[in-house]
Amino acid sequence: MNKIEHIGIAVNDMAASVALYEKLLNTAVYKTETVESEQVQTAFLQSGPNKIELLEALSPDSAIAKFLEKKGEGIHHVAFEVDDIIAEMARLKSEGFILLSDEPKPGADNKMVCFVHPKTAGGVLVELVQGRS
Ligand SMILES: CC[C@H](C(=O)O)C(=O)SCCNC(=O)CCNC(=O)[C@H](O)C(C)(C)COP(=O)(O)OP(=O)(O)OC[C@H]1O[C@@H](n2cnc3c(N)ncnc32)[C@H](O)[C@@H]1OP(=O)(O)O
Ligand SMILES: [Co+2]
Repeated sequence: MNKIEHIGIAVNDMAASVALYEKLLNTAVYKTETVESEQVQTAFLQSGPNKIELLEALSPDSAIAKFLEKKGEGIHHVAFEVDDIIAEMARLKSEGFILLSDEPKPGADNKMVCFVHPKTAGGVLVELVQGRS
């Protein structure tokens, strides 16, 4: 794990949250992207070397919709940059962590991603992120 690649934040209303975080971080959203496979709309803000990913649900079956229903708005996941997501997935599996997919899947911002079940990661939803070549 090289560094925190982004912090994912679940929001109810993307427009309102974009306005809030642009004011809070004193910077503008630099990219928005729909990730159909996750049924989410994302918006990215850069804060120094760190990335914030705002996530709005596009359907009730989206993981974000379920999270919002249960916990409301707030920090949803922590994403870590890895050099070799396949090797990292194998390492985590061998260490007893539960991965939420057998293969990496396309994520936002041109990355390949995989999630670790929060129940095996101390209550934190962890995302592995590898830049897609
Ligand atoms: C990929 C695009 C983009 C990117 O960066 O590129 C994204 O980041 S997309 C982000 C949205 N997609 C995902 O989160 C996919 C992975 N998530 C899942 O598969 C589910 O959300 C899962 C399995 C973590 C939870 O599923 P579900 O909500 O259906 O199950 P439960 O509500 O029963 O939850 C089980 C258990 O986990 C706790 N939980 C759920 N979500 C979180 C969370 N974000 N952080 C911490 N804990 C979480 C939940 O409270 C339950 O615990 P319990 O003690 O039983 O209440
Ligand atoms: Co993410």
